[in-house]
Order: sequence, then C-alpha cells, then structure tokens
Amino acid sequence: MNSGITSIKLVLLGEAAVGKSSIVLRFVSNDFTENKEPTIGAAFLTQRVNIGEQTVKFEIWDTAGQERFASLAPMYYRNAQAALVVYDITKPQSFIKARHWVKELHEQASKGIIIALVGNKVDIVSSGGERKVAREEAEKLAEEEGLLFFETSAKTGENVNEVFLGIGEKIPLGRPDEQSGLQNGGVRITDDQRIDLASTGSGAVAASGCNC
Ligand SMILES: Nc1nc2c(ncn2[C@@H]2O[C@H](COP(=O)(O)OP(=O)(O)OP(=O)(O)O)[C@@H](O)[C@H]2O)c(=O)[nH]1
Repeated sequence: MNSGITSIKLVLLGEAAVGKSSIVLRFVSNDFTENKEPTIGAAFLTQRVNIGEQTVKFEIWDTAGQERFASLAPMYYRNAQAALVVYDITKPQSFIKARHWVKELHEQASKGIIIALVGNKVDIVSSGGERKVAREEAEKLAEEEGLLFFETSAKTGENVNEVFLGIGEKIPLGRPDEQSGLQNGGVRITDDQRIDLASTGSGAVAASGCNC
C-alpha cells in the first residue's frame, strides 16, 4: 500500500568518476567507498524521505558516465522529474561536460524538469587540493539556465542531503504515488530506507532506521 507517498523520478548525469554513484550511496546509505567501481549501464536505487509532512520516494537512476554508455542516457532522463548534473570541481573537463548535459536536458527532457548542478569533491579543496572550477562560474551557469546549484562532498557528506531536499522542495508534492516501483530491468536494486530531511538549513538528517 503506497498511498500518500509522492514519487520523484530522478536521474544523475555527468562525466565518469565525478562521484555520481558516491552521492547516491551517501544519500541512500550514508556511506562512502574509496576507489568505487565505475557504473555499468545504470543502477536503480530508491530512498524515502520525509520533507515536512510529506513522504517522498526518490526513484533514482544513476547512469554510467563512461562515453560508451552515453547513448543510453535518454532512456533514463526521458520521464525524469528531476536531474542532478554532476561535475568534479577539480576537473574542468567535467564542467564542460556538465554544460552539455544541461543543454541536452533542456532540449530533450520533460518540460519543467528540475535540474540541480552539483560540483562534487569539495573535500579535496578543503584539504589543500586545487580547485579548477570556480564557484562563480558554476553559479553563473546555474543562474542563466535556471538550475539549483550545490557544491558537495560525497566523501564527507557535505551538502548531499541538501541537494535532494532542494529538489523535493521545488517539485509540487501531494500527488499520491499511483504505482509502486519500477521494473528491475536487470539493474541493481537497493532497499530503501526512510529518513527525515529537516528544512532547517542546518543540513541535519535523522535516520529513522526504517527499512520500508
Ligand atoms: N575525495 C573525494 N572522492 C570522491 C568523492 N566522490 C567520489 N569520489 C571518488 O571518485 C571516484 C569515482 O566515484 P564514483 O561515485 O564511482 O563516480 P561516478 O561518477 O559514479 O563514475 P561512473 O560510474 O564511471 O560514471 C571513486 O574513487 C570515489 O571514491 C568525493 O566527494 N570526494
């Protein structure tokens, strides 16, 4: 029984190794793996969160960034209500790729799709590494294209939940979920958990430990 739950179909796009899977892993399991294996094809995961009074189920398609999988992307973003376009703030090429994804989404995805531009791996800069994509440049792109913008670290968890909270707050909620889950299609499925996203600006997230 799924009534009262709103589903948000969300896709992650971005160059290989920018940290898409790591962002999802942080959001779904509050975990991080060094030297994560590249995604093959795509992975599907879900996570339920409470945003205010509303339970939202994120249905997340984590696409593979390797060029050989690029032609599969439209299959995953076609019906998506939200997209995370991820780049690595230490890799300028990944920001160029992010621009391409934003353009493609605006041309080919659903009208009204909510797009968040996400600059990942801020922990590298915090620990003395060199930033190669200026925050101002990304903010400018976000402003011009009407995107949400976040800088995150999947490694430390910084701002990761805020990305999903930001998406949840932008999408009109209250439309009950009419169908439970998507077909597996041979991809990895991870059980979802329920967490509460508090819109306090503090970024606090309380895991309720409910595997439901
Ligand atoms: N320092 C740091 N490393 C990260 C962060 N996020 C991911 N990584 C590392 O970057 C590498 C690539 O991460 P993935 O999550 O597999 O990247 P991806 O974008 O999903 O890659 P594809 O599946 O090939 O598209 C892994 O070694 C991760 O451990 C981060 O926030 N900080």
